[in-house]
Order: sequence, then structure tokens, then C-alpha cells
Amino acid sequence: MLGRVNHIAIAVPDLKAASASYRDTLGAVVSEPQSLPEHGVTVVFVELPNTKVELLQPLGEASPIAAFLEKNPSGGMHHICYEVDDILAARDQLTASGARVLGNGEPKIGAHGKPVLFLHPKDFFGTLIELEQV
Ligand SMILES: CC[C@H](C(=O)O)C(=O)SCCNC(=O)CCNC(=O)[C@H](O)C(C)(C)COP(=O)(O)OP(=O)(O)OC[C@H]1O[C@@H](n2cnc3c(N)ncnc32)[C@H](O)[C@@H]1OP(=O)(O)O
Ligand SMILES: [Co+2]
Repeated sequence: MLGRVNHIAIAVPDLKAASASYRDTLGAVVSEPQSLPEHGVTVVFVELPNTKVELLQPLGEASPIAAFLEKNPSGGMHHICYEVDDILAARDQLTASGARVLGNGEPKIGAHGKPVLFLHPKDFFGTLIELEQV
């Protein structure tokens, strides 16, 4: 089921400061911010030779990462995104195995314009998993 790691996500309280740190202190290539109101976040991607790091901050009142940042005010590792070639087949297989797919179970379009789903962190060793169909 799982393909490559598409990205590792870090939730941050200040996306501008985090982007500058990755760009200026770590010398990384950082994309321009993307506001994703349907996901309640603004993101940038740090481009790396073998994968990406997604830096994200809350956007709007109902951001799904607001509670995470309240618990982790200086930020923290938020999720890992694995690539799948058929997100609906993956969803159905996971649901059949008892894993919880978040939301209404229907994929949404993510930051890369591809369908994504999220799996409950409590079902996967305290780690929020995102699946992205590539
Ligand atoms: C798709 C666009 C973009 C992209 O890559 O293209 C993105 O990645 S957007 C990313 C932001 N969107 C999401 O994260 C959507 C899925 N997330 C959610 O639905 C929520 O964040 C949820 C349900 C995972 C947690 O929500 P919340 O923290 O408000 O709920 P609880 O406080 O009830 O948390 C339950 C339980 O899980 C622990 N938790 C929460 N977040 C994480 C996390 N990121 N990693 C690990 N564990 C997490 C939380 O501490 C609670 O644990 P407990 O022991 O019960 O206190
Ligand atoms: Co993501």
C-alpha cells in the first residue's frame, strides 16, 4: 500500500519565522506560502533531495492544528505523508482493518492538488498519517 514518504510536516506558531530559519539558517529552498482555507492551514514546503518538509500554521478559527499548537506552543512534528497509488482502495482496506479515517472518509484535495486522507494518530502509535494519491 505505502509508497514514498511525500513529506514530513511540522506545525509552527510563526510560519514566516520558521521559513526564514529553514532558508537562512539551514540554507534550504523554501516555497512561497500557500493558504489552504479548506484545510485551516497556511503551508510552505522545504524542498529536499529525497522528500519535503511541510511547515504549517493555523489559518482561521477552526484550524485542526490549533489544539496541537496549544499543547506544543513552540511547534512540533505534526504528521507524516505517505504516497499511495489508489487512495480509495487504501481507504477501504484500512477501514476494513478497523483503522479510523478522519473526516467523512472522502478524500480532499491537498496542497499538491492531489487527493489526501488522514488516519487517526491513536491508531498508528501516536502519529498522524496523511495519505496522498500520486
Ligand atoms: C491537506 C493539506 C496539507 C497537505 O499536506 O496537503 C496538510 O497536511 S493539512 C494538515 C492539517 N490538517 C489535519 O491535520 C487534518 C487531520 N487532523 C485532524 O483531524 C485533527 O488534527 C486530529 C483529529 C488528528 C486531532 O485533532 P485535535 O487535536 O483537535 O483532537 P484531540 O485533542 O481530540 O486529539 C485526539 C488525540 O490525538 C492527539 N493528537 C492530535 N494531533 C496529533 C498529531 N498531529 N500527532 C499525534 N497525536 C495527535 C491528541 O494529543 C489527543 O491525544 P490524547 O492522548 O487523547 O490527548
Ligand atoms: Co501534509
